[in-house]
Amino acid sequence: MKTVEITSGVHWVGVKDWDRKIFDALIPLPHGTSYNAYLVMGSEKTALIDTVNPGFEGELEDKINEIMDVADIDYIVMNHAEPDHSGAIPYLLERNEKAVLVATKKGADIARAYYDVPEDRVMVVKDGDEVSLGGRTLRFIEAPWLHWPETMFTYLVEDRILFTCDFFGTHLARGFYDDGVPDILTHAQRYFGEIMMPFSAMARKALQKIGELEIEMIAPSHGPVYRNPRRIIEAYKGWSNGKTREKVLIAYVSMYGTNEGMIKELATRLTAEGIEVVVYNLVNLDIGEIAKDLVDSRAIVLAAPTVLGGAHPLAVYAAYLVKALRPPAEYAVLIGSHGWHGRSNDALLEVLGGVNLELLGTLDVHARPRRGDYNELLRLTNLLIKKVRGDEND
Ligand SMILES: Cc1cc2nc3c(=O)[nH]c(=O)nc-3n(C[C@H](O)[C@H](O)[C@H](O)COP(=O)(O)O)c2cc1C
Repeated sequence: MKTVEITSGVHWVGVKDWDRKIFDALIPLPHGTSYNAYLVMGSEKTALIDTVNPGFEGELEDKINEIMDVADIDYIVMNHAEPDHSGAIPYLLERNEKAVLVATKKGADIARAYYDVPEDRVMVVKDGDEVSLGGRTLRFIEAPWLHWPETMFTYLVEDRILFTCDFFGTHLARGFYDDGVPDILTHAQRYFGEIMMPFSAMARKALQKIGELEIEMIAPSHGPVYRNPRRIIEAYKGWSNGKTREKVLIAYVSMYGTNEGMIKELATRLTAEGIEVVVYNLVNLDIGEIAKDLVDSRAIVLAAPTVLGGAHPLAVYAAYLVKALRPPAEYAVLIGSHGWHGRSNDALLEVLGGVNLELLGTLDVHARPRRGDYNELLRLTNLLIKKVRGDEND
């Protein structure tokens, strides 16, 4: 893909990484991703906003050189220091002897630590600082902890374009503008769950800050550019406020079908009652999908057998994810099983210690479910339905 001029004098010079399968050695990328970098041309100066993942430096350079000599860039703005956006900085600073790196104070510290950027090539900016490019102004907006401590946004004042790096991002190689990707909000929700959900309070602060701006376009550094910024801003407001739905996320693992039988029963009953249910077998785990559904689920059910005196390791992992991602769910149910000594629920509760979830109950099946287990499951299911619907007084 060549460069794209998103508005006169503002060029996308990023990279589409169609082939990438995994992010942060953790999150599957079923649709690849992109590393968006933008060249902003003023009448006197030029700025590059964000760069690309290591390994794509040459492609970035070629794209910049289609428009101008890379050696003539004046500012390299680093909205975020994570290597997928800043990995090309050392390469660019070698190719260009005059450009300075623009970053927050924390960003500058991180750039020095990761990339040995010399002191005299860093320009530290703080909230509200502006840099004139000639007829165009870059304004820097500190937006820390989205999702590292140093993050900021850059606002192109005259064109009303907000460059937000990871915030509002999607892991999509396909599509260039949001209006060309009908299911963009699903991908954005997945990305929010994976990356931003643990920092929802900081996301709310950032949204409040940018609420004062006129925004015509949002240009994140992963995925499509938003020409309709309202829709994604409203979606982010809901997600970061922890707005949940009448929805239950069920994650289970089952070696010989005991837990599977229980959660099938549970899921069928919930569905028949009109409650939205998503069921994940942890054996085929795509944690991005779970993260997406954790964003708006009101309750979580984990089901797992006892293995080697604890819970099945995949369920331990799922419980750890719930703890780490800090979803807004209010209720939990744990289902377990054992052959001779039940331990799985206790082991999961240990992992979930400190998580703000009301435990509606646990069920522990010995070997295979019997009438008493099904009765208890029904009782728990009915309680879950009431809680998820908010029928507290029934
Ligand atoms: C590899 C393996 C390890 C197990 N370890 C334990 C254990 O430590 N304690 C126990 O009570 N049962 C243990 N079990 C028995 C299972 O917990 C029991 O069969 C359970 O009902 C399986 O539920 P599932 O079919 O949903 O996986 C083990 C089973 C297997 C296959």
